[in-house]
Amino acid sequence: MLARKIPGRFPLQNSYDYIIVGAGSSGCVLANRLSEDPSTTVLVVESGPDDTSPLIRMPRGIGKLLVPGNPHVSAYQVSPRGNAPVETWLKGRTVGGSSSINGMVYVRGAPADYDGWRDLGCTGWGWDDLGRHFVALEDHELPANQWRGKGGPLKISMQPAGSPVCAALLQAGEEMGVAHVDDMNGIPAVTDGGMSYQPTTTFHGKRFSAARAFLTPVRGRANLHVLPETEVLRIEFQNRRATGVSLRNKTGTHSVAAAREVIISAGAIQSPKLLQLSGVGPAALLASLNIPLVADSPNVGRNLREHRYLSTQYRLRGGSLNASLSGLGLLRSVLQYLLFSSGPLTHAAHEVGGFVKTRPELTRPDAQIGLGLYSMRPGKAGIEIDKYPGLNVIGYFTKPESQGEIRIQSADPAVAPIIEANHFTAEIDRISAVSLFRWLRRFGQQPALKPWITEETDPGARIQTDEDVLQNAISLGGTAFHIAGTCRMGADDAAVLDPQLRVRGVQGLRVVDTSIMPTLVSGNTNAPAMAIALRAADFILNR
Ligand SMILES: Cc1cc2nc3c(=O)[nH]c(=O)nc-3n(C[C@H](O)[C@H](O)[C@H](O)COP(=O)(O)OP(=O)(O)OC[C@H]3O[C@@H](n4cnc5c(N)ncnc54)[C@H](O)[C@@H]3O)c2cc1C
Repeated sequence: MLARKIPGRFPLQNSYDYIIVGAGSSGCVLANRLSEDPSTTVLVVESGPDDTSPLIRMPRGIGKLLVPGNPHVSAYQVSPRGNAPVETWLKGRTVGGSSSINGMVYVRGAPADYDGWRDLGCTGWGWDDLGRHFVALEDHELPANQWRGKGGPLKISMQPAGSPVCAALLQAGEEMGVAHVDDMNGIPAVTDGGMSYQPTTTFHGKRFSAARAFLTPVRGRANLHVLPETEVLRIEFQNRRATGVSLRNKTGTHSVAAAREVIISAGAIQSPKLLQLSGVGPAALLASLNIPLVADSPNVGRNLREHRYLSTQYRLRGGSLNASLSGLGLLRSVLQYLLFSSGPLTHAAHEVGGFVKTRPELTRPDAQIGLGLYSMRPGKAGIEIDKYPGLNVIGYFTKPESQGEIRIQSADPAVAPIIEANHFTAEIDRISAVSLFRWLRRFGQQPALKPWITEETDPGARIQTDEDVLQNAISLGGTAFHIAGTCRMGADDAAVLDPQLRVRGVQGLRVVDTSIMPTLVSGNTNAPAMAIALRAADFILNR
């Protein structure tokens, strides 16, 4: 045992069977599964603080959390495309990772996404395998069926009906030929299109993070140690075998050994960064930074995929939440939340969502949309809620082909990596951006919304032609924070990971988080990150 106590409530051991780097969506699931056997010891190292902030529990607490400099988020400077101005991407940095600070939209992607991975050679990753894991993780408010679970660790609630604007939005969808369904995650909706009230990872008005679902219930296990406020600096190797990690916190720098495996679940920015810092990455890059090479793996950090949303905003005659989210109205909402765990502060990022086809020739939906009963604009104190009632309509094409890259620029773990997103560099993404924007605008013009919408406030008349959309594609929206693909798995030797998520070229090391995705799933990435970890646990435990 190491003599010094570190900020967990246990003495840090010299060695564990498994070390998990990152207590995010995937890391929490792994911690739960790998520590099921009391004779197996597991250490989870998390760079951020514990998830005790009441703002994490309060769904709309994200208004305060998602600010660069907040200790619960990491902020990265990203070049979105070419010489477009640099923008900030955020990731969760706390127990629960991004699931503790995200928009709580519960979406799983489409069976075809996972079948596509299987068809690329990733044996064991088709919908037959992943679908059952989604069902296993769910405790859904809606009735169970073949592809919807009850009794699992993750609570899923539906945004309640009742708002006349939401009813009009669903009707406007029908006017566009999109079915109003009970659940946008149902197989008919994800394969053919459909809109519903938003399924959310909330319960009784509170956020239900991966930590709350998977880690909190087992933190009392004697064989599981969770170590917040501690950064893994490097993976340690002997003869290309991962033997442990070097970590740093208030008490100093320590080496901890892993008797079986080190599992990197640090998220799609930090996982490739950590591999590169540890000597697994493009040989030339590592040589230029004097990092000793452990394995030449040119694709570590490449294949970065991200959903880029486009948005339109409207001024409404009424029925929005704007007045409840600022000034005196916000005070009332806070009281309602504190006294009854209800009201506007319990809503996820969108009240209504769905999958749509933005071009008539498509056989599958190509875009996800999210409709929020509020509107925002830049103000003196950053982004502010509009003073008048508003509506926010966003959409992203679900299968971006543009690929970005992450690479370290220093051997010092404290230095941020270079991130290039390369949005809209693939031709299909430009086509999709135009047809998606046209869809969003037509949606706002549907008869069902006429009684509510008085004008399109953003982007308004400045965007007319397809060329206008393409020229302004970056400023018409933003990042959806679904960063993925930077340590892709594959059957080919060029893939960073094999289909069991083992890092090629070394032993005793896996990556398990959204960075493993060969292609981005058709939707938000929190649920997929958890299902990926459930699948990974099968491989690790030979189940
Ligand atoms: C603002 C925002 C809104 C989002 N909204 C939604 C949404 O509504 N619905 C949805 O499904 N998805 C949403 N997402 C995306 C989704 O939450 C993430 O894709 C998912 O949680 C990622 O899971 P992960 O396990 O890959 O990584 P993360 O959950 O990001 O976890 C990685 C963890 O590793 C830790 N870590 C990193 N490096 C180290 C290190 N060196 N040492 C120790 N610890 C380290 C980090 O601090 C972090 O806690 C959102 C994301 C963000 C940021």
